[in-house]
Amino acid sequence: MIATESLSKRFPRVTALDRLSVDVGPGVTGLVGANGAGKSTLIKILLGLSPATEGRAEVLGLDVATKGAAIRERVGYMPEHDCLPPDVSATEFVVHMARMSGLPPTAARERTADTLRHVGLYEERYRPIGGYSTGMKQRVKLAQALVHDPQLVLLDEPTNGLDPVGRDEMLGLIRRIYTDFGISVLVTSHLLGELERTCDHVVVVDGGKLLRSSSTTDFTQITTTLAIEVTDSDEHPDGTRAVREALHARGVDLLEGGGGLPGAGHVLLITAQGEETYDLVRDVVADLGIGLVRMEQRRHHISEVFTNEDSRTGEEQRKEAVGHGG
Ligand SMILES: Nc1ncnc2c1ncn2[C@@H]1O[C@H](COP(=O)(O)OP(=O)(O)OP(=O)(O)O)[C@@H](O)[C@H]1O
Repeated sequence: MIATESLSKRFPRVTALDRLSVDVGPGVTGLVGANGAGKSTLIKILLGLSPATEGRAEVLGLDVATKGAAIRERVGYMPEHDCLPPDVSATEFVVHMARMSGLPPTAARERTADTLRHVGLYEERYRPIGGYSTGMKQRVKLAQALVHDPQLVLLDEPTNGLDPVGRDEMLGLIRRIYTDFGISVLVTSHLLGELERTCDHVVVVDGGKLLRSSSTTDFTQITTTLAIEVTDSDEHPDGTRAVREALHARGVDLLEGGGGLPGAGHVLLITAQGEETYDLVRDVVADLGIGLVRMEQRRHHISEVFTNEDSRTGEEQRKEAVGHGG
């Protein structure tokens, strides 16, 4: 879908992109980076709206330096900042954008109705945009990016300014752009955590450089660590301790602490050796006559990837993600 090769963009005082080489395939891809990492600059270059200083980039096999107009016909764009006219309705605006993209009047009206229904604005579609909430305005911006049935959409910080519920709804909509319509998505965010649930692939940029590009499952690989939580009983007033001793007696590798899990004091962490570890835990708990509240595999979260980065920027990224409640 997208390929860049040693792509650089230098402004007089700052290098926004620094020899970035990355490939993005079909599906939903997250582009993550702190504010100023170069995400918006990359999107503008990919749309052929801003020339690169060095290097090259292709979108859908088209060279951004010479085929900008053809790219914009096939690619939808949701800009980061508020850019909507307050006095017109969502329908008027989206029909206008569809006509600008070359759709005939009837098709433009039909596609507008379909797209506004998809983004959940069908009921409100005749009200002036000026009276919309931030979440509704973000949906109008998303609708206009989708209305001409592009092959790919570039979404710049679509969850900006949304509360947690609005953010979850927007992430759900983004996921469905690909699953329901087969339109691939490149979505930027400064929050690693929210892309973990939405994207198939994540590209991390920092200071205009590529930090990492890999599938989300690689980022969030299941570890062999099992978290176990049990109840207490009259016979075993400290059920956790009883299970710990019983597992230890059977040679199970017990790990320190609850690893920051909720109710960590009552959570046992063990290293699973395979299916038999699950059976062993089940039997031990049953023999003790106490209840098993949960037994689950711990996953790595994307933000944890950065705890292993020795670069300061990686650590900063992690704090950024955590600090924003990722
Ligand atoms: N037109 C411009 N002139 C000068 N500097 C610019 C220009 N556009 C962007 N920059 C600078 O390039 C760097 C990357 O900016 P960019 O907007 O691409 O970052 P971003 O990752 O999208 O962050 P944000 O989400 O805050 O927009 C920043 O230091 C920014 O100040």
